[in-house]
Amino acid sequence: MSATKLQLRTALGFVYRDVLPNPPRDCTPDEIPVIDLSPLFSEELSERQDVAAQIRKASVNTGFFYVRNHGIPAETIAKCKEQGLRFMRQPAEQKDLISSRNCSKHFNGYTGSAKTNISPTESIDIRESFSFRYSPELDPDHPMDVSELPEEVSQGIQGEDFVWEGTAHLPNFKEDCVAYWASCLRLARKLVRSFALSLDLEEHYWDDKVTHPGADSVFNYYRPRTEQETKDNSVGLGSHTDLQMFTLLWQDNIGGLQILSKEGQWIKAPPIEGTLVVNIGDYMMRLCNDIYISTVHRVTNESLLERVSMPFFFGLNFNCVEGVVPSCITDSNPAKYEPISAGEWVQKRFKQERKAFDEKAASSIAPSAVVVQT
Ligand SMILES: O=C(O)CCC(=O)C(=O)O
Ligand SMILES: [Fe+2]
Repeated sequence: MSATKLQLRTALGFVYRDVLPNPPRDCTPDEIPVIDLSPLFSEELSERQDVAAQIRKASVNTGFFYVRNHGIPAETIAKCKEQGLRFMRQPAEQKDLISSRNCSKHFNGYTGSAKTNISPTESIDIRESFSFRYSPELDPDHPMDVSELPEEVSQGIQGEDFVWEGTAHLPNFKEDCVAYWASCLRLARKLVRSFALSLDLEEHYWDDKVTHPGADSVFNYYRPRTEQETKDNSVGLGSHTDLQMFTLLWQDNIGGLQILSKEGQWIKAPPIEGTLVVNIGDYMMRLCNDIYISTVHRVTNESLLERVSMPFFFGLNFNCVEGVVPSCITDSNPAKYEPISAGEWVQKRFKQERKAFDEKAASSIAPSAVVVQT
C-alpha cells in the first residue's frame, strides 16, 4: 500500500503531509524524550542551560517531549480533572447553556461532540470540550482589572465571564479550574525562558511579551466510540498542529494520542505517570524559522472507557507583533516569515475551522432538504 495524503489547516491555508500505511507504533525514548525540569528552578545558569539544551534537541527532532518534576501539584491536576468530568456528565441541555457557538466571541465555553472537524481528511471530531482564556484578574503573578490595562492590551483580552456564570452551580468549579490554569501559566512563563535560552537568546527575551499572554485552557472529553464509529475509524480529535508557541498537556492513563513522525509514521505518545507532554506550536515554528517543529498529532480513544485530557496553549501577548528571532536568521537561512500579531495568528485559523465546518454541515444537509417548487 502506498502513502496517503493528509490535508492540514494552517492560519495561511492548507498544507499536505504523506502518511505511511503502517499501523501506529510505539515511540522510542529518543522520539519523545522525558526531560526532568527540576534544574529549571535552580539558581545556577549552567543547570538551566542544560535543560534548554535538552529542549532544543527534542524541539528540532519531533517537537514533542514529556516533562517531569514540573512543579504542578498532583492534587491541583486531580481537582481540575474531577471538575471537568462533573461538567461533562451533566445533561446536554445544561452544557449547551454555555455553548461556545451561541455565547462566545472568542471560542470559549462548551463545544459538543461532532461539532468540529479539525482535519479536513478525517471524520468529524467525537471530542467534547470546555475552554476558557486569559483574564487579567485571574493572573497568579500580577492580578489586575482589565480596566487597568493599556487599551492596546485590553483589546486582545479574550476571557469571558459567561463560562463561570453558567457553571456557578458546580461547587468550586471556577476555583479548581483556575488553580490548574494558573499553575500552567506559571510553568509556561518559566519554560518560555528555557525556550529563549535554547535558541541562544537572552533568558528574559520574551518576559515582557508574556505579561497578558495567550493562555487557553481546554478540558477535552472523549467518550468511547460507538461500534459504527469504530468501523468508520472515527477520530476523537483529527490530525492537526497546535497554534501558539507551545502546549502543556496533561493526559489521563487511557492513551490515544499519536504524533506523525518526519517519515510519515504515526507513533504513540503513551501516558507517563507524573509527566506533562510539551509540544511546539505553529507560531513558535514560525518564530524559529522552522528550526523547531510543530508536529502533527491526533487522538483516538480506542478503549471502552472515557478519556480526558487538559491542554494549555501558551503564546505571546495578543498585541505582540513578532517576527523570526535574530538567532534563527543567518545569511544562508534568511527569515522566511514576516512578523505577525500573535492574536491575529490564532484567530485566523479558528475562524477558518468554524467556517469549513459550517459549510460541510450545510452541504451534508442539502441532499435530504425539501425543495419547494415555486
Ligand atoms: O487529548 C489529547 O491528548 C491532545 C489534545 C490536543 O491535541 C488538542 O486539544 O489540541
Ligand atoms: Fe493539539
